Amino acid sequence: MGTTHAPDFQASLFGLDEADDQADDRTDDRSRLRPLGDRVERTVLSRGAWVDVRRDWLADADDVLATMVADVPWREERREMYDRVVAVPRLLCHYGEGRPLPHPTLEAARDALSAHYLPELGEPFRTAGCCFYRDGRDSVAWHGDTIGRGSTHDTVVAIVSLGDPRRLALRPRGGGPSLSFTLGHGDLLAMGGSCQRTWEHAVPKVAHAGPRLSVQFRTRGVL
Ligand SMILES: O=C(O)CCC(=O)C(=O)O
Ligand SMILES: [Fe+2]
Repeated sequence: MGTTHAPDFQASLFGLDEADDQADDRTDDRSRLRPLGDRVERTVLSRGAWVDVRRDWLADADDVLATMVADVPWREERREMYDRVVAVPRLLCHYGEGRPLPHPTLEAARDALSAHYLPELGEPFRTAGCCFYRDGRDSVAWHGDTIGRGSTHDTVVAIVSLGDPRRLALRPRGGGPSLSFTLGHGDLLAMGGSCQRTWEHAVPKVAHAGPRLSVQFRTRGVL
């Protein structure tokens, strides 16, 4: 009886049928990411804000960095952003909803982040902002990601860092002690809860730094 199903079972077990080839591709993408789970360390801030850090999340960070440097259509931009005019000495490229990301690991990262934060966030990550800090003079000034829903609603902004280590600093809006995390090649940092509206963050200039890229995953309507 059961023997009639045995060949199909075996084919899928050894990845010999079409559907399973696709499953293999997905597994391959995921294997470029190390597990999140209890490797994520949370720092609880004041006023309902928190920061999660998962060091060394991307297993193929070198490949993602090289591909992004070569393939992303980087643009120089100086503009009004967030709730004040900030200097934007860095290169940018925004991947809106539905636009394919420049590396399969980034697609896998977005999906893994959506799964990990779904219980808290209740919605998936949909967009990816990319930044290229060419050297220590490139930076982003103090701001919250408060264009759109980030100004009124809790959200999560999850950042993957690639290349030279840079400091991401945080301070409470209206004053108070700041803290910072030095983000290295392949690290993940997520700002959550009320962080975008009750705290500000910045990537300060430094005397010496090589190139660093960041990818910020956000939910719909948060910029
Ligand atoms: O590059 C980073 O790590 C932070 C970038 C950022 O805060 C932003 O683009 O809103
Ligand atoms: Fe930001």
